Amino acid sequence: MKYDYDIIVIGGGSGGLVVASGASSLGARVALIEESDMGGDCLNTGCVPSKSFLKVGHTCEAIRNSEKYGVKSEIKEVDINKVMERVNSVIETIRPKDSKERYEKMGVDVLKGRGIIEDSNSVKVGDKILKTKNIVIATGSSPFIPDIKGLDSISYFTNENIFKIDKKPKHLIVLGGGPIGLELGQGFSEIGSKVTIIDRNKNMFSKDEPEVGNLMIDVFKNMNISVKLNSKILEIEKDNEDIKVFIEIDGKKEVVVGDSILVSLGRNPNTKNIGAEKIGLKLDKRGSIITDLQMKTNIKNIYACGDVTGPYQFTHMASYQASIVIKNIISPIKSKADYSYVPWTTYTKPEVSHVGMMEKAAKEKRVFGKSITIPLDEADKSVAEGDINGFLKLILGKRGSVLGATIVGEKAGELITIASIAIKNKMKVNDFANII
Ligand SMILES: Cc1cc2nc3c(=O)[nH]c(=O)nc-3n(C[C@H](O)[C@H](O)[C@H](O)COP(=O)(O)OP(=O)(O)OC[C@H]3O[C@@H](n4cnc5c(N)ncnc54)[C@H](O)[C@@H]3O)c2cc1C
Ligand SMILES: NC(=O)c1ccc[n+]([C@@H]2O[C@H](COP(=O)([O-])OP(=O)(O)OC[C@H]3O[C@@H](n4cnc5c(N)ncnc54)[C@H](O)[C@@H]3O)[C@@H](O)[C@H]2O)c1
Repeated sequence: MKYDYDIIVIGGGSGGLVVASGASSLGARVALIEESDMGGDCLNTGCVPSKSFLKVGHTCEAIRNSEKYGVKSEIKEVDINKVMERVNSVIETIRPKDSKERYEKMGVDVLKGRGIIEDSNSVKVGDKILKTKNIVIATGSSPFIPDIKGLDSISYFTNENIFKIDKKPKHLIVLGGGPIGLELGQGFSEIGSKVTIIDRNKNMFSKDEPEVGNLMIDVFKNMNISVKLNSKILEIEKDNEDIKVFIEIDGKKEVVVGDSILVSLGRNPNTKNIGAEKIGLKLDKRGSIITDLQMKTNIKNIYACGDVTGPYQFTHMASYQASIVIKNIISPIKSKADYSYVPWTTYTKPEVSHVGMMEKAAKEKRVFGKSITIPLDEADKSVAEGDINGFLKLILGKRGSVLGATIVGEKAGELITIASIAIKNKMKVNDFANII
């Protein structure tokens, strides 16, 4: 068969862009199909706007706390329009890096439209059908909107429209205390909104070590953020300007009244209307594409990477998986993804970062030696800077090798890299003692 392309990539977000640029630089003929803005969630509605927004919130908090350093200061006003203007100007500053023009200069054919797989060697875009040796699905994920009574009759925010907000919420009710809800909930509180976060889990930061949630409950409480854990969301009702969220905690009913709602209850993989059923693509029960460690689907020349594949929905994971896809399509030597040291950071203040095994998992796998916890108030530099809310927890194997690490504190997201390197290289904790 004569093919138009070696690879057609569907989706121009963090995963798809890496596949397209990497494969094209290695000489493959690549087409990239994107139906919306190039850059996907990370650039347009995810990491970039959320981190730009958090910078504002954390700055406000620093000003509010400045008196403890002997500096009297006052926030006169937070102009939400100016805040979002800056957030959006950051997106525009970065946009050229992910642009159609840049990718075309790299030799990638960038096609605007929805990519629909017709069969394992054909993708339809608009009225064209393109023939290809390989297909890479990198269609990402979208906010999961559950069937909560009354939710569909109110207007609410998700990550897709919150960065266009033109009025500071008086009381923002955040449904879901995962990374999106916690980061944005704290950010809005820092800029002066009252915030209530509602989650069904018993602890905050449920994917991290339990000590993290215990500490962060106090951090959020001290910021006057109301966190309602163990909560079942029953119903939502609009009453003039008020939005009422009826919840149940430990069998008791409560109502939270606010003026705005942010829905951050998880993500749906974008696998609807891409031709998955037609070609018999295997999906799990949440609709994520099932791949093996080579990022291959059940159809031998169709690969997938990024949020659409499920559990680790991070930009760095999308690009890591994309690099595995490129190697497996282009090189005769096959490469497998290794999920034993996936780092993640939630950019609250303090930041919460983790890599590798948790204590519970290490014990279950019978590889646990011991754990070491160092509170930040024992670190002189943290004391000097007044950032003592946090700790370092290391999980060590029976012979002292580093299996996992959790850091809560300033720049935890940067510091965790050291632990990632230690785990990847099977370093022992004593190896650190020998480094100047
Ligand atoms: C608010 C928020 C904050 C976040 N913060 C962080 C963070 O700090 N750090 C971090 O690592 N991760 C963060 N993430 C997660 C990160 O954004 C995602 O993991 C990452 O964007 C996934 O990349 P992807 O390529 O899989 O999907 P996406 O970036 O979603 O890209 C998929 C692309 O495919 C396109 N598409 C879908 N279907 C089709 C089709 N049929 N045809 C053509 N195009 C199609 C979409 O339009 C989209 O552009 C955040 C996410 C959110 C929502
Ligand atoms: N800093 C980062 O790296 C970062 C930041 C934001 C988002 N992300 C990525 O985006 C993904 C999605 O984030 P998210 O926060 O929307 O999803 P999530 O799945 O991580 O968290 C959703 C939260 O909502 C709660 N929940 C779900 N249904 C509920 C219900 N019916 N009632 C009460 N609570 C309910 C869950 O218990 C959970 O705590 C994250 O998992 C992460 O991979 C990463």
